[in-house]
Amino acid sequence: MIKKNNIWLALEIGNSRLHWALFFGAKLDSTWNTDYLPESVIQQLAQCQTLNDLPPEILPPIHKQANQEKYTSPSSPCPLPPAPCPLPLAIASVVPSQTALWQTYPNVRVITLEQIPLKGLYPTLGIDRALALWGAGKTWGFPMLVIDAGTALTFTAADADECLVGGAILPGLGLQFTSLGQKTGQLPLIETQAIASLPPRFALNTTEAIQSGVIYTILAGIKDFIENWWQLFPMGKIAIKGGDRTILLNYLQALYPAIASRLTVEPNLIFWGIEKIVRIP
Ligand SMILES: Nc1ncnc2c1ncn2[C@@H]1O[C@H](COP(=O)(O)OP(=O)(O)O)[C@@H](O)[C@H]1O
Ligand SMILES: CC(C)(COP(=O)(O)O)[C@@H](O)C(=O)NCCC(=O)O
Ligand SMILES: [K+]
Repeated sequence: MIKKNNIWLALEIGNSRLHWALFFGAKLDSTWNTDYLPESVIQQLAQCQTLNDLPPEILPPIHKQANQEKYTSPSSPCPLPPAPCPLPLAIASVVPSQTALWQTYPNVRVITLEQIPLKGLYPTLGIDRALALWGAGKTWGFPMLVIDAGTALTFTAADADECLVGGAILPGLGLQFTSLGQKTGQLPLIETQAIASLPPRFALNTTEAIQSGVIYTILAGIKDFIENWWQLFPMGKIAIKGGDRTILLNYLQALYPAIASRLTVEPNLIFWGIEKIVRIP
């Protein structure tokens, strides 16, 4: 379905939003995020003849303008190969209702666990966790631990034989703030993006008390899992992805610089994993 130099799209469906990647063959050209989209946009996508036709809900105009010369003029320095119509779309989803919606697209390949060469996978493992681990491990080597600071914060590891060691799942930074804001009578909803610097651990106001409770325990948990990982695999590598990766890495650098300096930050691990699976040898 995806030929060597073909243009194709990869879509990672998470519990907060959609993550998109545009590939030219094996080359990752660009990535962006959108909210969940209605079926009408999926149908528009199925009709588009060129990248310029991509519905604005999928490829925001500012993104298109930034890449204008690539997507339209045939005389551009690297004229694009013709975009097949409908564009091939590879999907990795952890939201069944979204998977069902996107399966209506006429040229779709849904990535499932069986397609991933990792050994020892259990049947309910999140496809996002397996793909990120495969993408990271095949890029930098195994043993590999992937930390995904997404809606949920996950740890997922494989040993030197590319066999699943296992992992853990907990509410992500945003989810922890949301749950306190929504499930209590008096606590305000804290926005993750609004926290510039580390709060005091022993806070003297409600907002900083919430920030302290969530941030210091998440960081302590990350430190604990990483130290345990290095006891198991002293040469084990660690990669971090997800919407909260930057904010958490900044905090880790402030609190645990020796650990932070050994983490590889890479938001596109899942797209790398998808590309390795769909590539035509
Ligand atoms: N523009 C944004 N929209 C949603 N979440 C965001 C955004 N920017 C950062 N985040 C943070 O990223 C987290 C979601 O992680 P992400 O990896 O993007 O989502 P998903 O779990 O859907 O893959 C949220 O909990 C939030 O704290
Ligand atoms: C844990 C997750 C919800 C994380 O998804 P995300 O935060 O990226 O939306 C997802 O990996 C999932 O649905 N996992 C299934 C259960 C498991 O991995 O064991
Ligand atoms: K869920």
